[in-house]
Amino acid sequence: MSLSASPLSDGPLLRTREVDVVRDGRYLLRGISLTVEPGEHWALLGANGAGKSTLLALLGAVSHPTRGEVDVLGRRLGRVDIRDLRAYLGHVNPRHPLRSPLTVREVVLTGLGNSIEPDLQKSPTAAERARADQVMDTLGIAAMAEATWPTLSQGERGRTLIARALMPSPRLLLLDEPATGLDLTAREQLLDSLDLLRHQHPELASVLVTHHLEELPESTTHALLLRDGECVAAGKVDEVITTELISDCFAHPIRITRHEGRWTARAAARRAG
Ligand SMILES: Nc1ncnc2c1ncn2[C@@H]1O[C@H](COP(=O)(O)OP(=O)(O)OP(=O)(O)O)[C@@H](O)[C@H]1O
Repeated sequence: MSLSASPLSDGPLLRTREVDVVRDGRYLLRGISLTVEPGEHWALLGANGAGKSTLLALLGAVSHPTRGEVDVLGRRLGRVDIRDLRAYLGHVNPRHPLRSPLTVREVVLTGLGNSIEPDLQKSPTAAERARADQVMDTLGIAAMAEATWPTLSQGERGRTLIARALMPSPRLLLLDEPATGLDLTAREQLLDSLDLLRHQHPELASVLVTHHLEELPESTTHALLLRDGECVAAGKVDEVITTELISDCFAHPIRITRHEGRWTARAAARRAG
């Protein structure tokens, strides 16, 4: 299943207009408008509880807004069967509920049917196996294709899940804190893999949620900053990831630097001199 063969539109991959999410009388998101075009790689940044996962759930057609419009791959949420839509999205859930000891290759192949366990009625075709080899290679996990899930490190699991999400050739990849809990090497391998993936697939778009600027791949093109469910700023990455706007977003004085494409954030000195 490839989106290029699907009837879905050629317009923006994601568009939200004035979206509110209200739960128990409380605004989790308020007035969020966002458009994601092919080839754009968005970072969704904000402090704990800012609403990042709530927004990602809308973008991944997992939940509906209370007010406003959400178009995913050109289809309006509320007017389509969201299960159909989800089949075309690569949504990487770090809490993947796998219980059986599948190999990396088997986990990657479950991405074809977007299932957790393999479809025992149907063995993968040679083309599907070749596709699995290709995505494992991109994610740098080809050498561990026969390793079983319980033996994998958190970083290896993360890259396996991204490879799995890529099996149906999605046009949009949604990543919820993919570098959380990774050691330095594993994080750098993951970010390298994402940069390579974006380079190999220039039409792919992605939205990556994080609290940490150090976890942003160099290939990030845009950012949206959330604070208490509201958008502080959204747009091109160098206009949005600035000392002023990040300090506003995290409600704390933070100094941002960008070196060789990557970002670092430090609390700004409170004392002068
Ligand atoms: N179903 C719900 N009902 C009520 N409140 C909710 C619900 N889901 C999330 N919240 C609240 O909404 C706020 C935003 O949550 P969300 O998980 O989107 O934040 P986040 O930016 O992803 O946070 P974190 O960085 O801690 O993961 C939080 O205060 C959370 O407790």
